[in-house]
Amino acid sequence: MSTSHRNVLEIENVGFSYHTRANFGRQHRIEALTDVTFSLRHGETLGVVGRNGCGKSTLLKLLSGIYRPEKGTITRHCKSVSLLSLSVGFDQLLTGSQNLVLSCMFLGHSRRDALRHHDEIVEFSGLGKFIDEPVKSYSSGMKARLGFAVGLTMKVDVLLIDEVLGVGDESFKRKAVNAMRERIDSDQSVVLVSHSLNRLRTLCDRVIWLEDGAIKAMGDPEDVVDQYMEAMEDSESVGNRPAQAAREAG
Ligand SMILES: Nc1ncnc2c1ncn2[C@@H]1O[C@H](COP(=O)(O)OP(=O)(O)OP(=O)(O)O)[C@@H](O)[C@H]1O
Repeated sequence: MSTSHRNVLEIENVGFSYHTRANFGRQHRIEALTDVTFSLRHGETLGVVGRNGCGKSTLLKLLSGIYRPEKGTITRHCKSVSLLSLSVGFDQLLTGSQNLVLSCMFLGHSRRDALRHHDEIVEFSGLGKFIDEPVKSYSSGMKARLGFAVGLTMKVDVLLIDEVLGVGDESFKRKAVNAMRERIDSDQSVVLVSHSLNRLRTLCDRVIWLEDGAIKAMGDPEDVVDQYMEAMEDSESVGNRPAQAAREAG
């Protein structure tokens, strides 16, 4: 974990809402993030914790560029940001192999470079002959394996990981955790969303606790995880969220 003082991502006063159509076509606005400010340093592993629906996945989608902030700014001082998540965006009609190449190119690598790493990625994914089948025939676990293999084999400046360690069977999980640890021990910059408090404590340099779309605490992993655990013990359940109800108004 060799953290430097150079920022690779700067997030300033970022806000984001979802707009959905409720009954009779009325617009329903869900404020997923409000006034979020932090930065990711080069080489740092930054954990994100928070209860279901607090905005963790939305934050990663904003950091990866899939969504644009509604308010505030995200500045990237880097070339490639890769989001490893359970719902990776593959072209359903193309084969795993074709998607592999496209994903590498999407991360800024040349086609030649993608082809050079092709077999290594297939080996990591453990997909075997399924790599030549269309992705529409894949289970969600198989898609996640492919996305994870691309993201961990190809070099990227920032790796965003969304609960992906929970995916697959035990042997793939072990392989994935080991590959991730290797990355973390190198100078890879990582944002890790996890419900595993132990992983956040042991793998991260800093942790952010998100509550109702805002940063409740940020800093030393032990301190932040302890505060979060105390709050979880005090509250009853996911349903006990008056602030969320207020944010969903009109
Ligand atoms: N596509 C969407 N359309 C409408 N609302 C959404 C959408 N995705 C997320 N939300 C809402 O935005 C808020 C934040 O959701 P998000 O998925 O970012 O939370 P999360 O912390 O990642 O949750 P979890 O831990 O369950 O994965 C929630 O209130 C959720 O219901």
